[in-house]
Amino acid sequence: MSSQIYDCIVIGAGIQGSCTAYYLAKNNKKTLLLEQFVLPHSRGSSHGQTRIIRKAYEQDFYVRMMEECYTLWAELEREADVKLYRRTGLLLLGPENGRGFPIVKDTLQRNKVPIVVLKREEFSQHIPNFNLSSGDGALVDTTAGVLYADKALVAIRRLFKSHGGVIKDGEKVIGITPGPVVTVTTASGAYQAKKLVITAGPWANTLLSHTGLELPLQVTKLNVCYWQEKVPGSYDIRNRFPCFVQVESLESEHHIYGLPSNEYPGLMKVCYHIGKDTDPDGRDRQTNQDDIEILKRYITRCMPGLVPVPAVVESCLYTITPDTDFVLDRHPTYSNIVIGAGFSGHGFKFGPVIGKILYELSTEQVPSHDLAPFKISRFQAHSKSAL
Ligand SMILES: Cc1cc2nc3c(=O)[nH]c(=O)nc-3n(C[C@H](O)[C@H](O)[C@H](O)COP(=O)(O)OP(=O)(O)OC[C@H]3O[C@@H](n4cnc5c(N)ncnc54)[C@H](O)[C@@H]3O)c2cc1C
Ligand SMILES: O=C(O)[C@@H]1CCCC=N1
Repeated sequence: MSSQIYDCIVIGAGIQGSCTAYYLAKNNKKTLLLEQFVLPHSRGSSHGQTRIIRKAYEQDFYVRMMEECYTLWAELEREADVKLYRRTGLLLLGPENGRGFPIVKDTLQRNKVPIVVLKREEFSQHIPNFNLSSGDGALVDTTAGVLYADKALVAIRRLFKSHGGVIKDGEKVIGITPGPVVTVTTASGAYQAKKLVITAGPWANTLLSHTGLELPLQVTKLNVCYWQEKVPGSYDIRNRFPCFVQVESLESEHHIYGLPSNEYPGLMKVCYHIGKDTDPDGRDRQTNQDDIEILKRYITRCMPGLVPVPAVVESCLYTITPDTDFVLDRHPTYSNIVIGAGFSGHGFKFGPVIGKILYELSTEQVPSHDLAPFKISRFQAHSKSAL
């Protein structure tokens, strides 16, 4: 056992753990970040080159968190001297009389987020190569854009180390012994800290089982699909093609979303928000492609400038709560253990604000946002405590 007692150990170096560790170290806390895989890796939820950043949400609390988060991303860009965000706007599409589109529109307007509402007759002039479905409304959240995810992870971990933080990768945590000083065991050793933050993504419940807690989390595998432009440049970021989210469609009641051609030349990323249940360690055995069939039909109908067969298919994991809101809370039994989990396929953009909140929780400060929507107690009927 190492004789050093850290102020805090963070388990999991995805976007949430890396951001939490960064804010701890920046605020002079002796911090150890443990990661089971050798970094960088592509086995969790944070890998890949791009993610959407947007304020377009149904709930005011997410809009308020994003207001601060844009500032935090800009501070990170400055400190790391790396460009992590590119503004593209986000095209939001959905039935005018549906469940999702009017709510997001109202929320954006109520929160005075700058948007442009596109009339049907002017739609194709602004958004070429896209068919607006009959009955659908369209608006652009002009604050939205693309985050360079892999670059962000590298930059944040580098900043963490520059503030004195220690990363040990390739060290899987196999035991947690709670107490006023928590002991965390890996195959290579044991470490102690006054505080522990668990940000283990799809493995959250495996880690929490060492503390007698189980959260209602569902892990799913998503096919990340890239589609070839028929005419090069038609959906290109350099030609100002936006990100998009289709909230309901003829093909599905669930989101279909896309990012302009950028990371792979001539390929636009278009994905379906619903995957199939998986075991995070057995994901390669889960080969369901129902999502790809839905995407093929949508692309044929709405994006005729793309070849409706995916040119590249990668994979990624979601960890979903029953209400798709995050878990940001202290452990119900051990108040020096803080949990960030269940980011439900939309957590990357919030990385810096979540890192700041988990840092605040683990240093007993008043959190800078209302955490009522993220409390473990909301799952009372679901979560199992063996204690
Ligand atoms: C296809 C796809 C598209 C997405 N698109 C968007 C988007 O456009 N915008 C957006 O905001 N969000 C998006 N998301 C969601 C976002 O990427 C996730 O919410 C976010 O990455 C979750 O981060 P995390 O740190 O919680 O999990 P992870 O990145 O999985 O990190 C958890 C880490 O913990 C480590 N770990 C687990 N167990 C142990 C252990 N025992 N010991 C040590 N380490 C351990 C894991 O190896 C992993 O590195 C998308 C997700 C996917 C999959
Ligand atoms: O979080 C995001 O912006 C993306 C797009 C919508 C569905 C989930 N992830």
